[in-house]
Amino acid sequence: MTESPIRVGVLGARGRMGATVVKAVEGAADQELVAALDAGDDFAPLESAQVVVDFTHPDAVMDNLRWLIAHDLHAVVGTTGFSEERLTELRGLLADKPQLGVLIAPNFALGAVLAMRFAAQAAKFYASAEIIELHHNRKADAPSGTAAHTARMIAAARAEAGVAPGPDATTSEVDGARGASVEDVHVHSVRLPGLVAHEEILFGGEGETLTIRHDSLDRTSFMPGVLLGVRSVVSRPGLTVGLENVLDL
Ligand SMILES: NC(=O)C1=CN([C@@H]2O[C@H](COP(=O)(O)OP(=O)(O)OC[C@H]3O[C@@H](n4cnc5c(N)ncnc54)[C@H](OP(=O)(O)O)[C@@H]3O)[C@@H](O)[C@H]2O)C=CC1
Ligand SMILES: O=C(O)C1=N[C@H](C(=O)O)C[C@H](O)C1
Repeated sequence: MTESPIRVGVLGARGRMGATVVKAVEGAADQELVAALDAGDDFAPLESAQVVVDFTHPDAVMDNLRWLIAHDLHAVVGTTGFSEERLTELRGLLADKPQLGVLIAPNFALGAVLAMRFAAQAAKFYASAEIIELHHNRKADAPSGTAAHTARMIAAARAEAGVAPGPDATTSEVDGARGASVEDVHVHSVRLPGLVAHEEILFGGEGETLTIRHDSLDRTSFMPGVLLGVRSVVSRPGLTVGLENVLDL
């Protein structure tokens, strides 16, 4: 017996990512696009969906998720801006809806997920690590969600291995010259037209460096991960953060 396609709604459908997701869902045999909405639209058409994909704005995503959870809709979220406080609120909302799943992925590109995993593996061998993330100049947030997530993974790996951040002799600096500090990992953000989404994770040790680099050259790079997220979230109750959990890395 053939299964019915998963009914999908898209929020942020007129944006760079949302428009690409609309095309990807339309091209997926196991999914059916039932709503493609953007800022200012009435959310009522989303009620016929099973899963809603959100690529909107860090300032909008929490209100969207509150609405989706209240209406018993699974969510796949690419929008950035998730603090620990936001995640705690979502866990609380989901506790009352034990059948519902929310998947938040700072990056849906396979190579970016692998790069983060490789960085976490390397972290215990190199006390010194810095991240450079490079994006198009229409991006609202800095540092990128991916860079923040990578920094947190490095910090967690360091803590687990009992490795302290490496020495840094900087005592005098122009504001921002050493980047932002995310859990003791320096993160440098570059914004230029022409770029899409790129990340370098640099490690330094005695007489050597290790650089892990990922480049998204086109937004189609995120689509296999988004479609996989839609397929998996319906049978993954609770909050999942990071596509690595779905890929079972
Ligand atoms: N996880 C991942 O793999 C990826 C994540 N991202 C993230 O996705 C987000 C969107 O990126 P991008 O597509 O480039 O941004 P865009 O600005 O191109 O698109 C966002 C769209 O969402 C709309 N929007 C804003 N608020 C709402 C709302 N409340 N409800 C519905 N739609 C709304 C915007 O409308 P308007 O312009 O009128 O405000 C806009 O059309 C960012 O946080 C980005 O970092 C991006 C790429 C990959
Ligand atoms: O805004 C973007 O473009 C991207 N945002 C995400 C992030 O902040 O990490 C994912 C990817 O880097 C593209």
